[in-house]
Amino acid sequence: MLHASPLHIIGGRPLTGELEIQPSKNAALPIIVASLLSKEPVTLHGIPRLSDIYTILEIVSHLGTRCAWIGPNSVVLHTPELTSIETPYALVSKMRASFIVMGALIARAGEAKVSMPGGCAFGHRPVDQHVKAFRALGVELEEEGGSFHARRAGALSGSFVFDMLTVGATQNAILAAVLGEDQVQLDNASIDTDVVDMVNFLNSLGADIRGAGTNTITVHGVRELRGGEYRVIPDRIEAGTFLIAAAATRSRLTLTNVNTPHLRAISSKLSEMGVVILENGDSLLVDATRELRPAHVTALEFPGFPTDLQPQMSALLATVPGTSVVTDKIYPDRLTHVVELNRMGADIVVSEHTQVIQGATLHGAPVRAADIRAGAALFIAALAAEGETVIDGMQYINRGYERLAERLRGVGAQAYQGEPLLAAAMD
Ligand SMILES: CC(=O)N[C@H]1[C@@H](OP(=O)(O)OP(=O)(O)OC[C@H]2O[C@@H](n3ccc(=O)[nH]c3=O)[C@H](O)[C@@H]2O)O[C@H](CO)[C@@H](O)[C@@H]1O
Ligand SMILES: C=C(OP(=O)(O)O)C(=O)O
Repeated sequence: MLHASPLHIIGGRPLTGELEIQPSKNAALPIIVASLLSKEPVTLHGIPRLSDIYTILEIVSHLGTRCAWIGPNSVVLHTPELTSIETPYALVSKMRASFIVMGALIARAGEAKVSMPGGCAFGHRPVDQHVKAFRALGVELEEEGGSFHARRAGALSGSFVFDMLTVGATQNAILAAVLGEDQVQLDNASIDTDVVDMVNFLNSLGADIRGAGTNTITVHGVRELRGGEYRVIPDRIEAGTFLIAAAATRSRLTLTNVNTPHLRAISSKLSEMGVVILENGDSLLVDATRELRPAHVTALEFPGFPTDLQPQMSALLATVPGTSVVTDKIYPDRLTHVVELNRMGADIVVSEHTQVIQGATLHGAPVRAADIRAGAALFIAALAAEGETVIDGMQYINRGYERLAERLRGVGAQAYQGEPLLAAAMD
């Protein structure tokens, strides 16, 4: 991944005004992949301009999709035919979400060669559930030299019960089963918003998928999908990140373009801590100007508290007087933020994957983001800290947060992304 210039933040001042939330990265990625199932043009609105999106567009282009941006957040994708059934490691390793091209290729071409997704900074991320689901539904799958070769003789059929709730494997199995004459039943399926949005998109093109948002999903195969137009949901992780940033800086801030029901786990945890959150249609006012209380947080599958907000929550709790406890049941080793937050004066001790956090006063420091959400935790801490923080590893943060410095400046923060000399010009 190419290095990006560091982010400089002079913290210690509240955020004010209004911030518009971008469309969801983690919903858009599988929807772009799902467009491979149609021979007709598909127009997608609500595609964020993020490096992960450019990576997935590169992957589908490699497979035969013609992609064109037709607006700031709109693309037309057209795959009249696949030109390859192979996705090389160089592309898959950039982003784990790309592994679901496997399901799309199995459906459209009957065959796929996809590299194993790489490890990542927060630990082992297995794909056994994807593999087991494919095999149970009739796909022949071999592993050869770090790559999977999948083939199906006919339409997928039968049923599979996942061992755990997995977003990626649920999406992969659904994609593989959409085209055909048979029926597939998936039990203990993920009810995550990103699964539901992908299913809504596929159904809008003529797929017949029932039960999304429940633990039993049935896919009735259809002969083909038509083209269409679809708008991706707002990003609940970006919204949650800025809600937490507002709380950490004890601000009053309005977020617009939010899907409030998707944010319940975060809003209710923040409310428990003393943050006032007022919902108004698709906007939300957060008022964190009163004294906050510490909390116990456990990251779980949707609708529980998301793992993608666990590091950010730790950053907030590091500023709240008293003892807080944070654990992550999805990725227990998602902890690369801890040592960096401690460099900024936080008091976080990790014992058997549990973070025990004593509230403290944070100060600016040079820090490094090792992954996307650890980076978000660092910019939240930097906004709350006294003095200047310089955050390196912006290439990870840029995966999930569009025009971050500019948007933070828009709500009153002192933030500048650039080399040190340029950043010195910050007011
Ligand atoms: C349930 C959950 O919160 N999923 C999050 C997870 O999705 P991601 O797609 O990475 O993970 P999954 O939802 O597929 O996995 C959930 C859990 O199941 C395990 N697992 C998964 C697949 C498999 O084949 N074998 C296996 O053991 C994973 O290690 C994890 O502990 O990280 C993404 C990026 O941070 C988030 O956007 C998702 O919301
Ligand atoms: C870790 C993330 O993405 P990925 O699963 O693609 O690594 C994320 O969005 O927080």
